[in-house]
Amino acid sequence: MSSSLGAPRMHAGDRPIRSHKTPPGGEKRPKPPLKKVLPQVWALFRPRLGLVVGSFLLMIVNRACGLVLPASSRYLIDNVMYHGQSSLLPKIIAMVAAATMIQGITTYALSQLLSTEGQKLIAELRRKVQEHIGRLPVEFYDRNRTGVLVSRIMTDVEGVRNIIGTGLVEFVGGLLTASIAFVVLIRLSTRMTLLTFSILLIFAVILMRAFKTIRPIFRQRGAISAEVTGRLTESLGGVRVVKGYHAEESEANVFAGGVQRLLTNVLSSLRAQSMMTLSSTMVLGVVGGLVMYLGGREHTAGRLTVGGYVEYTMFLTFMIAPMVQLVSIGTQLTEAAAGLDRTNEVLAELTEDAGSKRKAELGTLRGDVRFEHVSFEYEEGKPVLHDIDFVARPGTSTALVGSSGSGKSTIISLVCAFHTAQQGRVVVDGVDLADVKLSSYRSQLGVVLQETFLFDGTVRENVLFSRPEATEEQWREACRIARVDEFVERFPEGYETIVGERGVKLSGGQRQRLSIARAILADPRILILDEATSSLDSESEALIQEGLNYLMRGRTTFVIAHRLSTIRRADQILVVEQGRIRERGRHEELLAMGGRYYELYTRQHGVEMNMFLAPGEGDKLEEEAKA
Ligand SMILES: Nc1ncnc2c1ncn2[C@@H]1O[C@H](COP(=O)(O)OP(=O)(O)OP(=O)(O)O)[C@@H](O)[C@H]1O
Repeated sequence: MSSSLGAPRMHAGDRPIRSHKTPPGGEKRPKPPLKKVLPQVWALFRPRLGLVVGSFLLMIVNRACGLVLPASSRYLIDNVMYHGQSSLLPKIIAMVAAATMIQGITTYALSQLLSTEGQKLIAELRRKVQEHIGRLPVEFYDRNRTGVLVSRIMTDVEGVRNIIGTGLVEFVGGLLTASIAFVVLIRLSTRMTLLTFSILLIFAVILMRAFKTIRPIFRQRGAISAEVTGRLTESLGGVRVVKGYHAEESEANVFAGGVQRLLTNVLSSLRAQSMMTLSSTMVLGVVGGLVMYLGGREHTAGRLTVGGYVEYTMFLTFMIAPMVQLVSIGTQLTEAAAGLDRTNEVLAELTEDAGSKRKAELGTLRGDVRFEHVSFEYEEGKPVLHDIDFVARPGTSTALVGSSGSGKSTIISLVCAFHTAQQGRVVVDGVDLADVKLSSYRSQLGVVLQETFLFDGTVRENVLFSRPEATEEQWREACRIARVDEFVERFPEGYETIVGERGVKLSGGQRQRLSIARAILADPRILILDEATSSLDSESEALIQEGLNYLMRGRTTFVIAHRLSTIRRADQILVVEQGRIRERGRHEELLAMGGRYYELYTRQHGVEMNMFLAPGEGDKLEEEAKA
């Protein structure tokens, strides 16, 4: 039995969110078409239209004020300095001061309004994507790696900051400033402007090409980073296995490989970025020289005043700066659009409850579970279950036994409605599980797995996980029944003790008791038990059995059984082999049949070796044998 039901068997992580849409991790992603992205961007804008329009107005004021300084320089030089109109000076200074102040205030207001909104949106999208991913079917998790999902939730949404945040407004602002500057420049000197402008245009084309090279590098960086982080999380989480197999070195090599790929990626983008800086410096030099040359000649010819020349150079910088900015913001915007597209791709995945079919609300269950000729396959053409047909009556226990890979966990996954059968039906209290609203069903389901899943929180939080609204009395009672109180009270901080990630600070038996307390608190109608294969000492074993006995009472229980005591107590045992039920009945009946069950039971002969034996059970059996 797998440690977690329905957990991925293969390393499916390298496969995509949607196989037909998204290529694997490091590969280049196709750019989403504009036709597709525009409605998505519009959907972001629509609810905050007022804010966006207001910001644009603010931005126009902001940019207009920014142009007062260069525009006033001509009057300062020509009128005040050359022609001694000193009465103009205070007016010029007052205008520049006022404009600068308004510019400062509007810049502040803009960044406050937009950056705040951008960050709020990121938070909102993260919540939305996480919640959505949480509601996706188990197959989705089988298909996608944890690291990739984490980056979907945390990184992909970051880009929207550039759309709603300052990015788009800056983009339009830059466009506006550059256009105004261009008009002023043409008015000052058409010849000079057309010449410099053509050089700048060539430069802009080069820049755009450079960004085109860099863009996929950035995109790849996200994918590589997700992969490396994913693997790192796995190897840190599995540190005991890593150390147990002395695999520190090979893990270090895997990580070093990932880091190297990241480095290569960063270096290649750095190179391109440096080339861009180099070429922009050179272009600025050429344009500067050209303007000096032409300006000098225009002045000598009497077509340009000194003030006009200074104004010209100032406006020129006002045109060049936004042009460079435009190209880089343009890249950010396409990045953001690609991220938004990926986010929407996840949000478009159908949740488990989606579709019109899952409508049936279940009331409190009696717990009658029937498999009616169920066949199932994970992958097309590779059937795993064939014609499974059985009834589990309310309050009874069904033990599943059989060799590894025979299909026991898959049967349990179908009971949990993690998957839906391709043929036949799984019927609970007369309702086909395929039609059931999952929340109304799963809330009545309890699972106790051999690998207990504990959060890095306190003991109390971990017990309350199954029913957060339970009263103190209720959870304490559950802990008492499951004998959690016995060991917790020995901890100095009692129930407030942090159990550590995956509960490593607790022993295996303690973890199991905690997980039983959790299930007792949940009070499920249907209980799934995956018995631990590992042996505990007989004292812990006895305590756990006691808890389980309480837990199973009155509930329909499915247990992937490894303990003889559970199997003997079961109301029915299903012997599963190669996806079919080979034998069924109670322990004595099956033994008497002398078939597969008998074989499994006696295969290892020596009572101590028996595969169904838990500590202490061997003695009982030997006594029976003697009798
Ligand atoms: N998510 C999955 N995708 C594809 N195949 C799967 C998946 N999970 C299980 N299988 C396959 O289905 C078959 C039955 O597996 P299952 O986990 O149900 O067996 P099991 O009886 O519980 O085995 P074990 O006792 O070893 O856990 C196996 O051949 C397994 O490889």
